[in-house]
Amino acid sequence: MSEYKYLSGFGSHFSSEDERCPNSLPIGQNSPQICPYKLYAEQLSGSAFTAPRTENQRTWLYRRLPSAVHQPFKPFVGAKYFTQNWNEQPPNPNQLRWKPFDLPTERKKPVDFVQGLHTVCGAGDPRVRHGLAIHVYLCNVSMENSAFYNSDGDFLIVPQQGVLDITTELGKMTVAPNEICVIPQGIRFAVGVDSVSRGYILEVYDGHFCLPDLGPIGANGLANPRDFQTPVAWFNDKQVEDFNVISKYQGGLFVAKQNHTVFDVVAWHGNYVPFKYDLNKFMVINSVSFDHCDPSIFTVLTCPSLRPGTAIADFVIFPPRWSVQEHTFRPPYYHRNCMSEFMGLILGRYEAKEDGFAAGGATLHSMMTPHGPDVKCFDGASKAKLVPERIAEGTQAFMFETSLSLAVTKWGEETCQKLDAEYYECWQSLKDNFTIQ
Ligand SMILES: O=C(O)Cc1cc(O)ccc1O
Ligand SMILES: [Fe+2]
Repeated sequence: MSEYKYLSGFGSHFSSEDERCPNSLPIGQNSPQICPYKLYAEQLSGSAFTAPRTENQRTWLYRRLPSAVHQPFKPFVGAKYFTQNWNEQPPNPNQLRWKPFDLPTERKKPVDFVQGLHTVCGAGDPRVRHGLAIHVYLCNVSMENSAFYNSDGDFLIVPQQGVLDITTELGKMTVAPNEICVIPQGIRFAVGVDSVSRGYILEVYDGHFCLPDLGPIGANGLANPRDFQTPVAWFNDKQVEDFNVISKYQGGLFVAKQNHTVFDVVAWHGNYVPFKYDLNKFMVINSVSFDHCDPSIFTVLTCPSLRPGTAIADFVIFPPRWSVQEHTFRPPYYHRNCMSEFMGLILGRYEAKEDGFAAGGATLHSMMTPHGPDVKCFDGASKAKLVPERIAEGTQAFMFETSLSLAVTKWGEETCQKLDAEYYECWQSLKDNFTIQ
């Protein structure tokens, strides 16, 4: 796969021109009477026109044809398990664990990224711009002469297996396991794959992802802004006669035909952009004295709600790090949370679960559902010699933590056949060790 160029920074106001077309970006104004190279100017707004400056996001695209040039949308029937119906199943407050979701390994049955979208759980309604969905993608071929865009919200994509080669209207990026990317609402993209691929998607209907505040940490740390990478302008110069644009709109999928590609943007400028981030670059903060910090210290990106400090969803990782706390039970504590916790595993093993939670699988600990270390982890960590220790080496677990209460889909609970009915057993042999001297 090719090495692409990127622009670095988070939330920056970027400018980019395809290198084949110098001076294609208008200077000093957005809508010249005639644009350079006779391109069309098109604004893509990612926030209300009147949003405060700190939240205002838009990008100006200079393209060969406006996006409006397409045939009417018709229902798209290619993604059977992509849903926004949260009433398929009765509520299930149990601790849930999924074995790795099945990959479409049969070559004779090609499945591309859009066809391979499977919804696991979610809440809310894109019509009122409030809620989220968690999907997995399971695919084995590249999207051809088609592009997808989400009218309902942003996609945060977490590849677990297979490198994604993503073409967006703003340019190209590769996203490998242990990297993530965000494709904001409305931006068209096509996913290429080089092998059978699996990953997780957090879709948020409210607002956009931003970096968490750092408070007393200071001006640096966690995910540093300069490590975020945005594609440079690139357009497809090949003639395309037959192109499908697939839109997710109000929870449904629709397809429109057009006789030109959506990847015809020669130059663009703005701050409403797709980006990627390498999780290896995360600067980990933790306790160097005692006790286990709350996992919010590992927040890479957050989608804030209007309630201070309470996220619609946080994207949290559990990266390799030193563990040095004294007189402390070092693994995650037992707890019940007013937030819902969906976890996935990109590589390796998760520290709180010695067995059963495998890469490509998932867990869901719903609102107030008790959980924590399994027996093996508890016993080991209670006896461990508390020397400085590297933990989670070669591992990357992550969590989508949300203030919403998630419903599991029929695919998630039944059709995928990956729910591990024995999960609850991992706590059953914990002993009552209470002693009165
Ligand atoms: O449940 C989990 O494994 C996630 C988690 C990790 C941690 O370090 C503290 C709290 C928490 O919910
Ligand atoms: Fe938890």
